[in-house]
Amino acid sequence: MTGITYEDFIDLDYEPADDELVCDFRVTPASDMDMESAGSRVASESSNGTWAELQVEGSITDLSATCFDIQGDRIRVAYPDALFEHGNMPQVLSCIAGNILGMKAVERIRLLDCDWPEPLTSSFPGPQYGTSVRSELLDAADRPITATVPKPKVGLSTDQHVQVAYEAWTGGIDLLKDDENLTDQSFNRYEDRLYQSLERRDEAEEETGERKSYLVNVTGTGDQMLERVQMAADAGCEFVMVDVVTAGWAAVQQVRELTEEEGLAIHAHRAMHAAFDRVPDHGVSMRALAQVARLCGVDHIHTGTADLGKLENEDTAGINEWLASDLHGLKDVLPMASGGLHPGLVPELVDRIGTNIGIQAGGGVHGHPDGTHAGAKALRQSIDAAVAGIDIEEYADTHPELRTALDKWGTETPR
Ligand SMILES: O=C(O)[C@@](O)(COP(=O)(O)O)[C@H](O)[C@H](O)COP(=O)(O)O
Ligand SMILES: [Mg+2]
Repeated sequence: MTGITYEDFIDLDYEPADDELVCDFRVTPASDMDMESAGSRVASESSNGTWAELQVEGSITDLSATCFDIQGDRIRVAYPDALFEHGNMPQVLSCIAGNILGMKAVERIRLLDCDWPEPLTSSFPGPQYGTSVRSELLDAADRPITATVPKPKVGLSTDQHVQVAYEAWTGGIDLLKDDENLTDQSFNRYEDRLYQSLERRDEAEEETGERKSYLVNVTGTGDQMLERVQMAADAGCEFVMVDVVTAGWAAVQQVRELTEEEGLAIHAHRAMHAAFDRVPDHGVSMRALAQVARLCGVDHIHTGTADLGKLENEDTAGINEWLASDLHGLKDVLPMASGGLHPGLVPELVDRIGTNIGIQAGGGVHGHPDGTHAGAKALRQSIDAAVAGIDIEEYADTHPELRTALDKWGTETPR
């Protein structure tokens, strides 16, 4: 038997093994603690230690994490592969983002980043499509895909929702998108909305010659979500949307299994992410949440507007770069820029984060002075100008819908 204490979870000469998960944390120790004491407690409480000295069988320490690096307010912790149940994201998060976020030993702690090893990573499916949705499911291989949420976010009847969708699709939008809080309320039932929207979608495809689809929100209880995914597949839809943070990663993993069978792509909305990532020195970073989402298999995820829109963003460009990076063969993820976007912001947005993205505009389409159809055309025109490298003002001279949008919103960030 061996006695283990917090001090056994820190070794600044330790070299992590290739199959270990390495996590970076920003730590503000409690006033009576130094970084080493805090680091040892983080490694201990996020693996298999606790506050009291324990007498254990030697092999149990094989599951113990090690704080192996301290730089300023950053610590790095290595987790043995055997600590984790492969393929079980809630279990992984219960380790690396569990009780440690509430320990008195630290005043603040934030999970910043993870270095995912091959064995653990390969136990997750990753995305089915990733950015290849642009050419496999849509006709947007050489430009950002466009999406729009009918606004007001909820309250439209199914008829109104479907009419707005048709006007947006025929105006050049690729994807209709439900809002994060629209599911199966009495004023706009899921099943009616799904089938009637897809009927108009077919008409819009006929009319435009472009493939169109629908990010239908399947968020609900576990069983409801599977039923709604199955209904979306049966109705001929190519995508589903999930509020991944509020639904939870277990639900995302279940949905991913069914979408694999049905060949559907998953759009991840991140509503509630700010509860985890907004306070810069505490919580879980959006970068870490995006990493979890990629492993669990979403094809798109909202990552912000590089500070151009109405919502706070954390490092959109850095997160997008990671989503496009090689990760032991897992597919990439398409970043979705959304939140206060309108045509006037598109040139700067594309400058900052490129064209391998999705652009969602709700107010920026339906708030157009001439209505949804003109708003959709204006958004598409702004993207065509940005992709062609033509100055947007010059392009607006020959595109009246864009002209009207610029006259209304200019290049301002809404507040
Ligand atoms: O409800 C909204 O605010 C939106 O539909 C945008 O509407 P607008 O286009 O009308 O602004 C999206 O949910 C946010 O963009 C989500 O934030 P994020 O993308 O940062 O996760
Ligand atoms: Mg929304």
